[in-house]
Amino acid sequence: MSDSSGIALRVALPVPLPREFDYLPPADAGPVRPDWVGRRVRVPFGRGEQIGIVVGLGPPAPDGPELKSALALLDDAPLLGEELFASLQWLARYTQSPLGEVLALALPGVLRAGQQAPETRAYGWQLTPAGAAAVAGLRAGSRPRRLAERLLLGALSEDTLDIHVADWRAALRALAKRALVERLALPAADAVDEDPHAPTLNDEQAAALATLRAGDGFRTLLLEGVTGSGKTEVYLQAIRDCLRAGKQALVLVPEIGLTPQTLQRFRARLGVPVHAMHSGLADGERARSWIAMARGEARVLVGTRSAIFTPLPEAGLIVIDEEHDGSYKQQDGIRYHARDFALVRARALGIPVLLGSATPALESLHNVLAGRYTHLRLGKRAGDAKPPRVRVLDVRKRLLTHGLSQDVFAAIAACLARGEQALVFKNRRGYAPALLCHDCGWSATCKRCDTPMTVHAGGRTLICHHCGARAAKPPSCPDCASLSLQPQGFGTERLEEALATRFPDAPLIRVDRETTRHRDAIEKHLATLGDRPGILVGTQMLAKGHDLPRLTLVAVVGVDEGLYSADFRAGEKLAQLLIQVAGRAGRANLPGEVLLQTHHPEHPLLLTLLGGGYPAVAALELAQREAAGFPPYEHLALLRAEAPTEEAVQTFLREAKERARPAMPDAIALNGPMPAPMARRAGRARGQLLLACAQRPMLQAALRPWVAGLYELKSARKVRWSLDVDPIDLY
Ligand SMILES: Nc1ncnc2c1ncn2[C@@H]1O[C@H](COP(=O)(O)OP(=O)(O)OP(=O)(O)O)[C@@H](O)[C@H]1O
Ligand SMILES: [Zn+2]
Repeated sequence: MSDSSGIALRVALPVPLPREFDYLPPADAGPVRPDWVGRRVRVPFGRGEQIGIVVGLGPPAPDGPELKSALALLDDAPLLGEELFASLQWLARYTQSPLGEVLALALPGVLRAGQQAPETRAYGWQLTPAGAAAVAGLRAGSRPRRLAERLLLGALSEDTLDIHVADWRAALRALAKRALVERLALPAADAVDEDPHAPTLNDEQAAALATLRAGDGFRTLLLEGVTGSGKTEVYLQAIRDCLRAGKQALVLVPEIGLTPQTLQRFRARLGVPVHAMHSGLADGERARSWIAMARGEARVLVGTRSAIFTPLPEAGLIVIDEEHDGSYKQQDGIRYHARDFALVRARALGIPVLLGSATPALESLHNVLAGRYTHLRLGKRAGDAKPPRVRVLDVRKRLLTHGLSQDVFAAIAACLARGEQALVFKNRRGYAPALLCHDCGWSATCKRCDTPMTVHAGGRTLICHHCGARAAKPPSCPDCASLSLQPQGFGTERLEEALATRFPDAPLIRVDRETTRHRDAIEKHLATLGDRPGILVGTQMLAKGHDLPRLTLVAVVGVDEGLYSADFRAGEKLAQLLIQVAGRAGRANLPGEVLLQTHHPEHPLLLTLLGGGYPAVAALELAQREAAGFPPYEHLALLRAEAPTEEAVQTFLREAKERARPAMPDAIALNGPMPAPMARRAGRARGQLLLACAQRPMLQAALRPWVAGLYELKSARKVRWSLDVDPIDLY
């Protein structure tokens, strides 16, 4: 054997087994050193190979099986810093997940696949001597000429070119072909210039910033600011502080919030390169941002959920915008919550976390009440904008045309006549949510999901929104052969049709997953409207982020569906969505109006929202959660299982429950096994077992041995199962 020291490498592999694996060191890697921990190794596993991370060193188990040798050590330094490594170990324990899978989750794809860390230096362009001499000879007014003239003043980074020179790459290629320009590696940017565009902060913003500045070390601040109140300005100043102190800042934004517009704003205002991390980037780009942060070359990273796994060796601040947003929770695989994990990391790093929202999560407000978070408030809109006026339209017994009341049509007509823009909001894409036979009551359901199929394409196609199954609309009712098949209810597609009929001359833009598959497309789509008077129809894709100065009317037409949902978070989510959508109206100098069309004007949630705004809804909902034993008062863990047959699901969940008793204390309630709210999906039966406990540590302690035992159940092999600690919904 090649290694005489008798030390084995304990390796975490991305396999769904709750343990690590021992290997002998690779033959040619030299003597084992303590700082091998945190480096990647390639190892034989089963009939293939795996990339894993060394998580420990130690003597091999005395009477264990003979160990295989690792094939190669892939890094010459630990890839994960001490803090990130420790935080990820915490995450694996907390989510009851195999460490190897959690570590793999934290690594960008190319590193997970065993490739070398990519080049991360920032590049810029400058004129060659020949180029400087040739500028005057380039065709006047051409793009290459204009670019060359800018470069005459000095080299420009690619980031700066991105911001200031449209389509610079084509012009640059023209110059490069003639060897008039050359690329150069730039030193890491750290100088922070003054920000000429910074507005003078108003009193509330200044007070919020002062509170942040007054503190030291780990702390959590909840910045609750109404829409348009200038939260982002506070982030920008706080990040500048952080940069001036020579520290790195991480900014998390929701999945649909990371638009080119957002990045542009950060880039333009911070004066240093701003790195991005989101699912739309190529693997190599993500790895570059990750490594650049790990090396301290990058100072600011703006990213979605998974950006929370970025190394922060010189951490100064973590900002989480729209902290209540559901996209911060991963809903499959390792079910982590990026906001909660951010707090764990910030504590370990000794830095502040700034959570921002117009509609904070009830958990966060509860933490404020418990004295764990500092509460900062921005109560009014920044600049000259006024809050929109909200009007409830009681449509009981009123004439609805294609689901829209006459008052809504009238308000849109008036808005267009003023030369302004209107938004009709309905959180349901497609033409209609169901297809019904008017003669016998048959309705089109997905055979694999037992749920109604959504009507699309003007009524020609049926699509299941749960499994994606498609079918043509049957020519007649399959049960009674009647020809009276009718779409029931309204989706954005049908509303678009209705509005086009009523307002044939107004430009009309629909924004939902069908019209706008890619996040960048929203803005291109919106740009076609420009400043003209017109109408937008859309789902929640339109609820956030977009600043539309001419938008003065928002009509919400799908309120009722949210009012009677069984989900314990439905009230919170509906209030958040209504406030976000309403926040789109009247953001500039024009006054805005919001219409809520409903059959339930007396519903307590609507009355509370109108009377006292989001804080009143939050108080109401918190009281209900406490009474009903839901988070944040009780802590939950949800065991989900699915399989081709219901019997397999039930057997597994029953055995899982039997293992829980009597091992777990009585203070942990076990509910189930029960069918999932969607009992079948894509042809598979689904069930669940819900654990609830008022004390988080008690629940955590009980979960660990229990989950380890679940892996050993024979019935576990017949199902796909997962545990969701702190589920955000019970589906
Ligand atoms: N102190 C200020 N003086 C003048 N204008 C300001 C000030 N602060 C912010 N603004 C402007 O007000 C608008 C809203 O600000 P900002 O985008 O920061 O608000 P926000 O609370 O982050 O918005 P959202 O509701 O989208 O989360 C922006 O156009 C911004 O430039
Ligand atoms: Zn289906």
